[in-house]
Amino acid sequence: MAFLTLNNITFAYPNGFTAVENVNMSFEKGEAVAIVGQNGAGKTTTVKLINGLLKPTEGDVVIDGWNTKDYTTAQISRKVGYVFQNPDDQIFNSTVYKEIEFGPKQQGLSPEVVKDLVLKAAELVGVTKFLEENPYDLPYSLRKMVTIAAVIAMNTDVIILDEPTAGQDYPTMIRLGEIIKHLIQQGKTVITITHDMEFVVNNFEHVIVMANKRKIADGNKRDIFWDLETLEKSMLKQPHISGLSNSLKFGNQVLTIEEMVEELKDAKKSGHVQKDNYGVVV
Ligand SMILES: Nc1ncnc2c1ncn2[C@@H]1O[C@H](COP(=O)(O)OP(=O)(O)OP(=O)(O)O)[C@@H](O)[C@H]1O
Repeated sequence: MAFLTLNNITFAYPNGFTAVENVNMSFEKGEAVAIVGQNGAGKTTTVKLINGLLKPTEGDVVIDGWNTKDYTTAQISRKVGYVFQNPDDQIFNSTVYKEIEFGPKQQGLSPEVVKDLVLKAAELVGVTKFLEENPYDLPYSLRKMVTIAAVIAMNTDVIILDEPTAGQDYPTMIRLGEIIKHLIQQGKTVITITHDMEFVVNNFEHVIVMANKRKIADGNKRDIFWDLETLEKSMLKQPHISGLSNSLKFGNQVLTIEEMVEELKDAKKSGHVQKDNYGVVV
């Protein structure tokens, strides 16, 4: 049995709106999983069901043997950490240090252990030099990193990142990739909602696609990003390089620049690609 399972989950908000319908998902320990899909597909609702902020109307969420229906949100937060989509919904302390310290302190750990968790999490996300600053004096992208550190410091088995890439520059995207890799190496399960398909290609193998309240695909990134019918249904675009390869009608399912270069070399060798006088592929 997987470490975390969603068994036929349906969820309706108190106003009666059903946001998630008959969803099944499973996540292993130590894997990174990307959840993609259009706005309103039900992604955030699904991850809030995983961390116990919401409880399913039908079906069960089971984490390491715990059915979320039998535990409080506070108890589940020891197993699942959730980084909010908007950092301003999460931050409430007057310094970065206090913000990161809050979670582990609540867990009743010794001051030395708490300090160690805070400093390590701050170092990992790159906010060490801002520890005494007020988080609200920092730009959005750093506030987001502070919220990620605050969740990492809680040392939960599962970490959920809700759109960590939104509003981030290229170096921060690279850092986010390194953070995810580090967490996976520590055996954490990292579930990430993102609209950035390049970020998915660079950092994940397992991809889940949601559309219109349901899961419509679940598998390896190469299969997902070359399943054009599923992409169309979910109104998602292929990663740029895959789209280019598709337009050029290359046979292999390209996902990366390196693979594209190989395809171009092969095509040139076989005479399928020629260059004009300006060196442009024609
Ligand atoms: N508190 C709420 N009460 C009623 N409906 C809600 C509530 N929160 C979200 N919804 C609705 O549920 C649906 C799914 O929302 P959800 O935030 O889960 O989608 P999403 O895939 O995460 O979208 P996004 O990428 O925009 O975050 C949307 O139609 C949304 O308007």
